[in-house]
Amino acid sequence: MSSAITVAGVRVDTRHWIGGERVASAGTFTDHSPIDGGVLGEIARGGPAEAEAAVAAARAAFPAWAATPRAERARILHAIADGVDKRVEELAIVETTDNGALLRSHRHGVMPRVAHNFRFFADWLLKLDHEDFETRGHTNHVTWDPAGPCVLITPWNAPLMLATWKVAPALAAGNTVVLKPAEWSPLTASLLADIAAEAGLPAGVLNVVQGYGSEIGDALTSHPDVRRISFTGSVPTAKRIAASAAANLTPLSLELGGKSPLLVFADADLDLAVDLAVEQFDNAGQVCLAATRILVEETVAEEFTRRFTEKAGTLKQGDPRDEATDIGPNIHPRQLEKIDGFVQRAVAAGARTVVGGHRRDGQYYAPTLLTDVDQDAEIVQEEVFGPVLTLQTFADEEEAVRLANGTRFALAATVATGDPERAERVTGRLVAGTVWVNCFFVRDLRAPFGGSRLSGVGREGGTWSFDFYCDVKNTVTAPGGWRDHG
Ligand SMILES: NC(=O)C1=CN([C@@H]2O[C@H](COP(=O)(O)OP(=O)(O)OC[C@H]3O[C@@H](n4cnc5c(N)ncnc54)[C@H](O)[C@@H]3O)[C@@H](O)[C@H]2O)C=CC1
Ligand SMILES: O=C(O)/C=C/C=C(\O)C(=O)O
Repeated sequence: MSSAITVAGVRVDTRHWIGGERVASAGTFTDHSPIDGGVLGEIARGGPAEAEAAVAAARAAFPAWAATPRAERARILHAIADGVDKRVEELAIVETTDNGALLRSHRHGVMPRVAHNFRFFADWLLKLDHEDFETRGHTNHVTWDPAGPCVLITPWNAPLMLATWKVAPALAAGNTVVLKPAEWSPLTASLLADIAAEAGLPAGVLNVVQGYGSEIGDALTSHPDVRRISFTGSVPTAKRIAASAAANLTPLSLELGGKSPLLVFADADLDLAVDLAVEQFDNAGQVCLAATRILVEETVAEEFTRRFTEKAGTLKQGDPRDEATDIGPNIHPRQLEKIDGFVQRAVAAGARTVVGGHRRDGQYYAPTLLTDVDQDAEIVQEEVFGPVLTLQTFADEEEAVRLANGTRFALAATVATGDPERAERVTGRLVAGTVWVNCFFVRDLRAPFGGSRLSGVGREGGTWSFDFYCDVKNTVTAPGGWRDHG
């Protein structure tokens, strides 16, 4: 196996990064570009031995990193952010080539956010309260102590963005990390290892292992030296990871799927509501937050559908490197099969196709809107993770809330209404980790991010991330201080 490939002019090491060294595996797997299905290269295919080596490296590096003063940890995280900023163009083109998401959004939105993730958690660390308070003259001193080696398992839909949501707070907290990126988009994690090393992150503090989840995953998640596991991905994989982590009761953070609603009331600005609905095709529908169930008050449903169809018809689908493209390919032929399977089964069950409903050449799926679907239909209940929306109508607020809350997921919800009192009533009744009113995807790292029900366990962002990645400790000292008590 060669140790590196060149992707759009950028050299990417295809080996693991363990203990500050590049490490090969006997086997490899092939990485393809969703843009044209072309082979990008052979990537190291890790298994239990590589998992063991990476956890051992993380364990060995932990005491020194945990003891590194916060200000110094923060300084190194800022240096990583500087490295990301310097390489935005390279990271953007490699990510787009590897996972098919739009180059313009990687350039202008995602990669700057990656840098921000490091800066934000570095700064937040320095602001974390170390509370002192008294109990009958005794002093309580609360500290946020590093927990130990963390295993971070991340998906392909926003690879570096979602990985650094976990890597940055875990490192800031004083933990060491084993990152396992998704096998469908392994490349930017390798570039991150280079950037972190250049920024002065000590060897073994960040380790990156490559491979199929089914081959390397269990050895990572059942390892007794691992103190935290954070996962973003599908519900079936989350259940498997939770079962594996149960052996050591390793604390878990799970950010899983969604089937979020967009509620459009008759009093809404209909053009805004249509814009919000069409926005759900972003990243070819491969966004956990996507409001894939459009719920429209029946008095405006016809007009909404007409305007939606018109607007969806203007979307340009094609090569994600082209600045004019709105929708790129889906990640993998298997994902495309899965998407089309959902659509064809829905149509066979009686759904009507308003827009799209079919594949295009290559790995592209036409943006699709299906209507005449029942609440208990598979297409309404299950996450498709492709550019497929459903439209249902409701008669009144009561029915809107019932439909909105009527799936096993509860990640996000969006409400379009012109009535502030209605907004307050409805948002109060929605079950979701994030609710937007007359807007979508307004994100802030200070806010909690995560879902309820099958959408996940725990929250990421701000202090919530440190709650997870730290062993929070309360030290109670007797009156007069510890010196007086031997
Ligand atoms: N919530 C989200 O952001 C995401 C949701 N999904 C959902 O998942 C569906 C399937 O996509 P997949 O790529 O198959 O997701 P997945 O959940 O299998 O993959 C996510 C990550 O988990 C790893 N993994 C797989 N099996 C593992 C195991 N036994 N132990 C440890 N790690 C393991 C994978 O290697 C990858 O890094 C999508 O159609 C979508 O519905 C997928 C990606 C992201
Ligand atoms: O970009 C964000 O703020 C959140 C993105 C989350 C996903 O796309 C996901 O987990 O699928």
